[in-house]
Amino acid sequence: MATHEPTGAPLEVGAEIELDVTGIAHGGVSVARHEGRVVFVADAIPGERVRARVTDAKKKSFARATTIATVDASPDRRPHVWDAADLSRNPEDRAGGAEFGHIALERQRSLKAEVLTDAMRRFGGVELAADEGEDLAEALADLVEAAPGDEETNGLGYRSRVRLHVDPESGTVGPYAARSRRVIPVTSLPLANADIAQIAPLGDFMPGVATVDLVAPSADDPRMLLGMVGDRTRTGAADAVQELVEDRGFIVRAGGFWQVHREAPALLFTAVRDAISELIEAGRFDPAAGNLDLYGGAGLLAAAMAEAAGPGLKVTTVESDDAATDDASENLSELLGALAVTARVDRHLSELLQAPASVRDRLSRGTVVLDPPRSGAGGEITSQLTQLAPANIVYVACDPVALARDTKTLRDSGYELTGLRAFDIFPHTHHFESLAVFERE
Ligand SMILES: C[S@@+](CC[C@H](N)C(=O)[O-])C[C@H]1O[C@@H](n2cnc3c(N)ncnc32)[C@H](O)[C@@H]1O
Repeated sequence: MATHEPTGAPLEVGAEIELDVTGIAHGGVSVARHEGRVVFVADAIPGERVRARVTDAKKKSFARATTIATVDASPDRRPHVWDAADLSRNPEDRAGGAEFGHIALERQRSLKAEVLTDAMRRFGGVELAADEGEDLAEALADLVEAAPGDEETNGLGYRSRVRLHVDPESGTVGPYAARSRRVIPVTSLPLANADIAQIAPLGDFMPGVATVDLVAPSADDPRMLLGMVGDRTRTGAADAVQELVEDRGFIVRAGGFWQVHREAPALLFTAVRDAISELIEAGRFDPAAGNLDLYGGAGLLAAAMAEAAGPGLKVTTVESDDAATDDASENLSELLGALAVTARVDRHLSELLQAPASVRDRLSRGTVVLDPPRSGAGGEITSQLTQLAPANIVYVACDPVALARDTKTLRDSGYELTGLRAFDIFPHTHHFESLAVFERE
């Protein structure tokens, strides 16, 4: 459209410009316009006027910039929770991983709600509306739920997993900088929990090491997994550690997947359990059907299904990591109808699509819980799922745009989106988790 065509001279990397920040984009950056050109600007807040330095101007239609000072600050601006990521530092020296740390916690959640609503509108064809008599702005403000305890701690000290990197030249340890792979030496990790803060080798010199994973299980000793340069394995990654979700124990490999927020396993367990309970109440859940927990990890969400459906539940967890499958078998051992399979989800689903009619019939009466990695399930898996046509799909998603795209495919194939919740389990970052329930019409 003519009004969106850049009218000014091309921007140059390093140029300093003033921007009126108008919105939030997916990925933790805000949106502004400069002489008709879209500028994605980091470390700003919608509503602010900021001075920003251009960091990328390769594309004709948009540029990228980073805030260097506020001209008109938002009332929601706060001193950054991490000195190492503060505006007072050069943009390239700011630590990464806390890109919303300068924003009041409540506003962080409303920005995440905007990202989800916008993604659902643009890619999913879903207009999120308020319930009757409810104000839409208020409904959206509540859409992304805070994790228990985060209001009291200002969303700090929650991470039970942290990855640090080692600078190959100097051997110093730290997080990567925001938007680059430069290691930034830091003196604190405010998002990490106390156990991690205690063992973090900040200020140490670790030549020969590439990555340092700090793991603080809820019911086990904290530990450090070292990935050496040129070696893909990490010391201690295969050790089993104990996690406690409410009063239920799980074993997980120290280097395997586990939700990083101390409350996230319980929050997602409860959310999936409650979603299944609602399907049971609506007479839509068949415990004896071909139920699946795709991208099952150590079996957390299959256990949540069982908590709602009872010990008679039949469920297969599908997970590509062998060790996680072993853990899932162990964690689900009391559930006689549970089977943990090591497979890539696409391959497993394509085998199921070849199965005899009786098996397909059981699958079509089943419920699929899926919790893919950040890239989302994607077109192929979603299309396989629509061919299997389970009665219900409970989709746990860490990428709202991937969820929205898959929502479109599912809705086009006869599924109705009947529930949507979101959880702020990554405070001070732009990430959050959503849970969407789809029912076959
Ligand atoms: C977001 S985690 C979810 C794990 C589990 N549902 C939980 O809540 O703890 C995604 C899991 O998918 C696994 N994974 C990644 N790609 C996969 C694939 N193509 N097929 C099967 N599993 C995959 C990862 O190993 C990881 O355990």
